[in-house]
Amino acid sequence: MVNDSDSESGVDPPVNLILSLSLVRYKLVSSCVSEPVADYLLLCDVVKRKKRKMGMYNLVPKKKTRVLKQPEKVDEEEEEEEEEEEEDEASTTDTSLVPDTESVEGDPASTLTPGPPSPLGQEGDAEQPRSIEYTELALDSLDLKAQEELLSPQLTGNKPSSYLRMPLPSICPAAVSVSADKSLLSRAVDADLGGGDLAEEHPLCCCRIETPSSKEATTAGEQTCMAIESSDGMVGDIRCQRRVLKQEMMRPSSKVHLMVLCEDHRGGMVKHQCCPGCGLFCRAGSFQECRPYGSISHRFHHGCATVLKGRLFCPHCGENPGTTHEVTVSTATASAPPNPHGTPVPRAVEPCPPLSPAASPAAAAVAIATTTRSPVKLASRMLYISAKEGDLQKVIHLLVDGKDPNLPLEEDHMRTPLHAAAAEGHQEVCHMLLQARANLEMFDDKLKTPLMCAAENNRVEAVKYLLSAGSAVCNKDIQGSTCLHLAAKLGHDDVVQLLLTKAAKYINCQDIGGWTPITWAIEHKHHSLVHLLVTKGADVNIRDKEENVCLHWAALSGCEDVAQNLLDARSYLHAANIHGDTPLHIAARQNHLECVMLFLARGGDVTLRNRDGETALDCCAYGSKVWSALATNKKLTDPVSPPPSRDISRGYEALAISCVNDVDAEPCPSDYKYVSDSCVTSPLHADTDITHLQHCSCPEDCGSGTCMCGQLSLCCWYDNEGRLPLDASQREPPVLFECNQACSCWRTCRNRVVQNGLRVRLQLYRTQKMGWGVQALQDIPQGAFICEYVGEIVTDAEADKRENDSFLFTLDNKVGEVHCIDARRYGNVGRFVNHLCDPNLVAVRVFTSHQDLRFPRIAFFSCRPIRAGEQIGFDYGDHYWRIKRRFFSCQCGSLQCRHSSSSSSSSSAATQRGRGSDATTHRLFGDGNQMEN
Ligand SMILES: C[S@@+](CC[C@H](N)C(=O)[O-])C[C@H]1O[C@@H](n2cnc3c(N)ncnc32)[C@H](O)[C@@H]1O
Repeated sequence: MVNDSDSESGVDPPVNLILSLSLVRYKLVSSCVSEPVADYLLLCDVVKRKKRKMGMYNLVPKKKTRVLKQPEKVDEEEEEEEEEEEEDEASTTDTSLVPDTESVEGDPASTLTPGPPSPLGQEGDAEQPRSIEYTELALDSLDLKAQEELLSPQLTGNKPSSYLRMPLPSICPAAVSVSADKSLLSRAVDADLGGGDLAEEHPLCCCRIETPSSKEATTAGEQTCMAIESSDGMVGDIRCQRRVLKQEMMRPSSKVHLMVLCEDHRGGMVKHQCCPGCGLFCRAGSFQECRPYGSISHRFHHGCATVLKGRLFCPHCGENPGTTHEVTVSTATASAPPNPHGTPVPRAVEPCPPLSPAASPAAAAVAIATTTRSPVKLASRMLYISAKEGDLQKVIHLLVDGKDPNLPLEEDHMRTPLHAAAAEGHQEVCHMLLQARANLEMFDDKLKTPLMCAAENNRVEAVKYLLSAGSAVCNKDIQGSTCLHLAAKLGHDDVVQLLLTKAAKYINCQDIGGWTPITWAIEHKHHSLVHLLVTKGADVNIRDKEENVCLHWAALSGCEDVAQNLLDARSYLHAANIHGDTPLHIAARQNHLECVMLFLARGGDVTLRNRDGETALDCCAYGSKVWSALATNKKLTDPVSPPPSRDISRGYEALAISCVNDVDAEPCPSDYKYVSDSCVTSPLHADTDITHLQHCSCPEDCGSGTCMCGQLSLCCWYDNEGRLPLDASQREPPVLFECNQACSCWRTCRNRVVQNGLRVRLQLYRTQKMGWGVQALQDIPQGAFICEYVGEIVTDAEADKRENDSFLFTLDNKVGEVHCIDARRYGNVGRFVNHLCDPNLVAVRVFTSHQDLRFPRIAFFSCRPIRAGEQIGFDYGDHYWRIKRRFFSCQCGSLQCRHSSSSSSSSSAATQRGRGSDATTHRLFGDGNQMEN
């Protein structure tokens, strides 16, 4: 971490940066860190320099050597050392490095500030004194003679020591060259055009950057200039090959190797004559030129320009198209010498294709920059973009240039470069930014910290680094999410694991929804993460703002594995949220069969009702698999539901009548009393006088064919099989009089059918659309007695008072006071027989033990053969439907249905039909022969 006292002491950030970074370098140099990273970190040996104006520089003979341990001696010995080293440098390429301390000389803050732990090493070897050389100065700061010398192609006498170098190994892709010399700096600044303007210059290219000389890199064969010039806008094939005086290497573009250059091309580099896109010098033919400051020229190839929305931007400075134009320089005036050997040199690079606007970070930077055109903003944005891109070199360059590492980028949610680097996982860049006093706890416009950005983007190493640097794990973003929430939500197991090492106590931290990290992991089905959080102690019964526990969320996501895990961790199976929903309700509503099955297997209560009074069964789609599972469970576990094969008649019928429901969870009806004979609840005074009965005088069997009584109205209504011989042409079934106690016949006589009771197998079953119904369990021939309509016999007046009219059957026979059978409270299986527009039953009035015509028994006979499994039903009559159709329509499903919602008229169809029409029912039972409304 950067020492806060530094700022109080007035030391500029870059100084501390340099010092802290030096530590890193030393550590890295002596450790086994990978070379590229070490190379990057070696860049840290930079010192503060003043703002400069682009294009006003040239390399100046200068050399400094500093020893950290003896800063007080530096001034005294400086001149002497310079002299000596200038002498020596021609014969030595020693690149042993010592951080320059002059810039912090005498400053209390110049003590080495331990930075945050480096992602690649914690401590530097600060005790190791090493030499360091580097410089870069404005041309204006030179005396004319020096400038002349420097820019002259014939500058053969220029000493190698006249170049001060960055302490970088030759393998470094580029180097940052900055002045460490305060006096020279001040001279440069004095000679410059003024602080205000100059402070705005921020090169994007590396034209002025040189590496130190390296024995390894500069072999004997590379003592000639490696510059390649483009010719007439195309890639050149002529390598300069002039003699190289200086071993320092330069690299105009990341697409070419570091190269040693002759003095002419070194000067060209500094003057931005080399294209940053392809690394070729633009000296002849046509190329693009940018003149941001009038006198300064930036050259590049058209194809190497940064292109944004079809407009070219200078790759040297990112200036807008206004200053970019095509220039043509004739070959004759070009300064590149011909290849002395005349042999083509293999091309080092291919010409750069135009950059894709979206793909290029530089383009992105320029895009942002062009929105405001403020160079200051451009530079700050460059820092942001460079950090985002992980361009450590550029980041250092900009930091050293004094760019504020904490400046948020408006266009990207007010994020700082540290946010950007963390989000992309560039921990080296993070480290550099922290060295430059980037604030670890900066918030973007969503209140996200860099650590959150790293966590969210699964940047394990960056998270590790930021944590070790002291980043707080308790911060919450605008949603109240901690970094644990963010990582858990996205299923970043490793990041979560890492965060838990530092933030175990925040494992149950709730965000604005009351959700904990595990809630998010559950919702997004991160099974392994849920497991991890459970084992790390996440509370699975913590309630969110809607009182949900974890299991509710597992039910919502439908992840059985997660739910199982939570149940094992004792998450409440019967927890109800503010809506009264249990996890089972939610799983049912979401149609998550596996979760429903799991919850049922673990004892989920299917009878629990939510605030709307719904059970889980009510929450799912009728007939779905989830529904079946719940219904079955309900049947099996409901203690009050009757066994499926129970005889609803309780043994009162000769044959048991079972009840089944394969449709829904409705239990067998129990809201009535099964009676096998009609009953009364108030006296009716039926005429039961035995002496009033018609009777037969048959000696034995009325049906034997030997009936002698001659009273045909009483005898022989049934055939030998006991069936009613219904003639299809017979439109009016007779009123039947069965033999009775007053008859002379035996109890077994053939004229006794209805009074013998149920003889066919029937079953009460749940229909799809008509509630309960009755189906045949056997094939039934035509004319067979099926069942009677039994109930409570009430007066018509009493019937009118009854609220529920669904079970009223009128006995209107035009012989006095009208009565009804109300099977609502007392009834037999007949009360469940539904209306069919294409009926298979016909209702017949029958007298048995009495012959009071006001009170006929209503007996259903099959009017056609009935197959086993077929629903039995009779025609309720058009009168019934005229009333009831206002409330519901017929659901019989018959092709001949007359009372469905789609059928227009019931009466017209009815009159065309014999059976089931009003006319027919009237003939059967008179005006009241229909279910009453
Ligand atoms: C005597 S009950 C029949 C048994 C009744 N389905 C039950 O569940 O109790 C008469 C009632 O059954 C229903 N129903 C009978 N036949 C129907 C049909 N064809 N279409 C629609 N509903 C019918 C109506 O609700 C009617 O009020």
